[in-house]
Amino acid sequence: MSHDELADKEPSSSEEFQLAPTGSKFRSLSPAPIPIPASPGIRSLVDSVSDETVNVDVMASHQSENGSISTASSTVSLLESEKAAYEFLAQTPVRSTDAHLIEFSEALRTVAKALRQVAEGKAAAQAEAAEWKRKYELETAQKQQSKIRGYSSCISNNLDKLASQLTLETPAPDQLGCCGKHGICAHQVLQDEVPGPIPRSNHKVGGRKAPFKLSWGCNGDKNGQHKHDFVSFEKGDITTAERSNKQILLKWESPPQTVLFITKPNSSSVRVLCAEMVRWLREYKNVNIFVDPRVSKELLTEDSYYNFVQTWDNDDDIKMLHTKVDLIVTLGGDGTVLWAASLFKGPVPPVVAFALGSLGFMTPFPSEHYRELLDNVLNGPFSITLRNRIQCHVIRDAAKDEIVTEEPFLVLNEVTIDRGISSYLTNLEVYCDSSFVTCVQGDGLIISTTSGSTAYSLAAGGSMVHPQVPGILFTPICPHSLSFRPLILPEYVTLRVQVPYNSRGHAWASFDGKDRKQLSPGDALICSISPWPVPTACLVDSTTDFFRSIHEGLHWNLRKSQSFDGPRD
Ligand SMILES: NC(=O)c1ccc[n+]([C@@H]2O[C@H](COP(=O)([O-])OP(=O)(O)OC[C@H]3O[C@@H](n4cnc5c(N)ncnc54)[C@H](O)[C@@H]3O)[C@@H](O)[C@H]2O)c1
Ligand SMILES: Nc1ncnc2c1ncn2[C@@H]1O[C@H](COP(=O)(O)OP(=O)(O)OP(=O)(O)O)[C@@H](O)[C@H]1O
Repeated sequence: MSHDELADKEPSSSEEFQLAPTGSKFRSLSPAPIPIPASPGIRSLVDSVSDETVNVDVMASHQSENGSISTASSTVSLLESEKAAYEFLAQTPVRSTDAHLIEFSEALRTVAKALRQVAEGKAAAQAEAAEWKRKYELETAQKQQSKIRGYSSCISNNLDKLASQLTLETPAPDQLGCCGKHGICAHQVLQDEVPGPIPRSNHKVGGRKAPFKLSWGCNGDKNGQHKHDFVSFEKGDITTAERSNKQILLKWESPPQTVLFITKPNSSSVRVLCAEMVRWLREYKNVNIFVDPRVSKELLTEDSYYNFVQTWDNDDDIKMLHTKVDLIVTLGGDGTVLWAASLFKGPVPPVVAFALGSLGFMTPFPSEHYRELLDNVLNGPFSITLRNRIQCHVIRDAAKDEIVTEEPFLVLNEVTIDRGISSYLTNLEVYCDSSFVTCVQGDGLIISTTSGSTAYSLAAGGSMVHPQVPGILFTPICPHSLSFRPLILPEYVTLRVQVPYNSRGHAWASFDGKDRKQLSPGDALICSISPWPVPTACLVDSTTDFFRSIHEGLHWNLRKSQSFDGPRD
């Protein structure tokens, strides 16, 4: 709306009009509308005021797209307009006592005052809205977690009752020298089972999940026990009491009974090996086998012998898988491990990953020796890497008043927020807990686990980090800035990535390279470390496997050695 149009606009019959932001977003937070007297005399005088003196265009800038109050540039022009209005008043001598002129100058002062209040009110309203939104998101995330905890404690009470009955047959953990103080037992994981009807396929599986215990070896001492207090502060002096980089061992307390197979699709070598391994496990180890519906069909097409193999019918069955499966075997590459992890939105059973892909960073087990290797794992103990996952909540601006948000995604590698098909720079605001981190202007941002540090984050210039390091990687993708270096943050922080209201386009989030979700201006993504890591079995141990992967998989720092002959010191 130009100032001419504005001046042409007739005031209401009440002889007053109101100046207030017309956008809906911050309407309730904006300063109260200010009445401005209006009369026909004002109209003629406004016509005579030049563009430089009163920039009435600024009023139009309040009505940006979506009805929201817009950008900082409008704030600047608002202030300029106010200044111009005062300058105009100072320069223009009152030549007559014309009541209209006085009325006009009063109106102009009111306009100037109103413009300033709108500018100030807008900034305050935006800050307040952002703060409320952040609080709301944190509260929703906490509610979600306490809901899960609520389930667990309800089940744990029942399990406690059950456990007290079982003590007649089973020695108490302390008698066993079991985890108690020293580690984490499988039954702690079992307590998180979600209550509900027993799925149809349940009747086929006999017995209960095999309990196991975890222990932390120290400096190669595999019998060493993990102490929970890493930091001591005796006599007021803070010392590091324990080193946290312990190799974790998993020891079965009774033999595992059920194995789940997850396999790469469309590969005949994988199909053949899967059938062979399932037969061997059944005949020589007498374990129950679970496979996904596609593999079940493939096995039954091959031979009706495989009709002992169990599968699932729906998502509810998948949710209960962790209560039945002792061990997951994956046949494929890293993508298959990611796929297997994505089936488990809660606790994940240990994963034994056989390498049938091209790179196989997270698949240390050579398939040729599967008998011997599976034998070792089924007997235990074996080393595991506890790979942290990041849980990601998408918070829609449109749904910010709703308590129930979309289901969170759990990523083993990373969540990527990028510009998708948009040709504009991505514009993302990032907050870490309550601190503003930065604005990402570039192709996007990768928020990665340490396991994912060797995947997309590495390609975007991030560091490689040992998977057992507790941290979150913050890696920009093609930032349009010379000084934007990647960061590694502690694992306890919560990150919020916000698409600003004034962003030119949408952003896209993808989770371990899948499930792309569009993020509109105002939408946010909240990321924090999930309480459900993925335990992957090591071929040797976590560190040896990591170095083998970066040497063999990525040819890290491969260079011909310098020859012995030549100049010397
Ligand atoms: N420019 C890039 O490097 C790029 C681009 C997109 C996605 N990715 C990665 O691909 C992953 C999805 O994998 P996929 O197999 O489903 O897709 P895919 O089939 O496209 O394979 C991606 C490649 O990344 C490797 N990879 C996956 N996870 C890894 C890890 N933790 N460490 C080292 N290498 C790893 C895989 O072995 C594979 O070679 C995403 O999580 C992302 O990290 C990388
Ligand atoms: N059980 C499964 N069901 C559906 N898709 C799967 C399954 N397992 C793996 N995939 C998908 O198949 C693709 C290829 O799998 P994977 O990465 O394991 O094999 P690869 O590409 O041959 O190996 P590498 O990743 O080592 O190069 C991945 O995108 C993965 O998400």
